[in-house]
Amino acid sequence: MSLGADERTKVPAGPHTAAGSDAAVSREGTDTVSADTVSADGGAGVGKAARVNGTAGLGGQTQAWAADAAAFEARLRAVATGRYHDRHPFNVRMHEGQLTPSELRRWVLNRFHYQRHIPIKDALVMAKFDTREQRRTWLRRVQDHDGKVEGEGGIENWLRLGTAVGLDREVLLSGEGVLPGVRLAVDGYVNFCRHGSPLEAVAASLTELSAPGIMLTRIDAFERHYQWIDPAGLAYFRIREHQGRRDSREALDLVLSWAKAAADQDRAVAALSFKCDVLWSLLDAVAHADTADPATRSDPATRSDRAGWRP
Ligand SMILES: O=C(O)c1cc(C(=O)O)c2c(n1)C(=O)C(=O)c1cc(C(=O)O)[nH]c1-2
Repeated sequence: MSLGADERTKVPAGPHTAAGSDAAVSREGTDTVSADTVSADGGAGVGKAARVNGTAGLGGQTQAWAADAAAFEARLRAVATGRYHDRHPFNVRMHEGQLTPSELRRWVLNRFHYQRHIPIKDALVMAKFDTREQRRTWLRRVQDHDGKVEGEGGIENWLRLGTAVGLDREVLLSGEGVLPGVRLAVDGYVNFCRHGSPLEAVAASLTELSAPGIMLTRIDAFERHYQWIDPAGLAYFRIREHQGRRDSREALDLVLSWAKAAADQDRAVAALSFKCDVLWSLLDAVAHADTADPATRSDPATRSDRAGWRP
């Protein structure tokens, strides 16, 4: 059973909080933005003085901005923590060692669908940036997943995780057995970044503020409870722990520097909230597959029909 949005949302209400109306706000966010390349302010249309009320002198202004940035960062962190998918019942069961081999295989297969779309998403985000520096950092993300040469990178490591849990590499690459709800969740994230502003696309990646923690929890859980899995298969998580820390720091710096106006801060929080929903929905689909359509019920390791992967 899933927690309702209210139960898993412990977001302190700010003066312009989007908490509690995240779905509506995130829709507003995608509707009002352009997919075009935008200026270095992230398309946020930032009015720097907009949030400074009656503060005399530059020192006072600087202090007010710093306080505002700290409050904004706290809002982002509250969403990234309070609504993160480590609280999802499927992840809780995984971490407690309760998943069957069949359930773990189903998770690995469906999460691979997410993994293979991350560099596609990042290429779309990169195309929105108009400075070399920003594109360079984002290009590194694409390379982290795709590898610079054949046989390297995060997608390759995820395929090795698949092999370690008993999945056929070819089955993973074919996309066979990916659940409809997982396809929708992943499409939702890619399209959000395709059509959103740079600010929204980068803010959505800030779930990664919580990713290093879940990587460590997962490594510990796998080593402790799922010893039938070759520990070499956990390389993806070990590498991602460091990459996620670095990537989320970079993304946070961009979002803090772009979103100075209240409306932009609200959009960033809504984008992050939407991304939490993406991760949550993906796990909902995986968790409930046993009771879903018979076509998706069986263990992907033993399925023989081939649905084919649709990008
Ligand atoms: O296993 C996880 O729990 C998890 C979560 C997230 C996340 O929080 O978005 C990412 C990843 N893994 C991951 O491996 C990854 O490459 C990644 C990229 C992104 C992103 O939004 O750009 N999130 C995540």
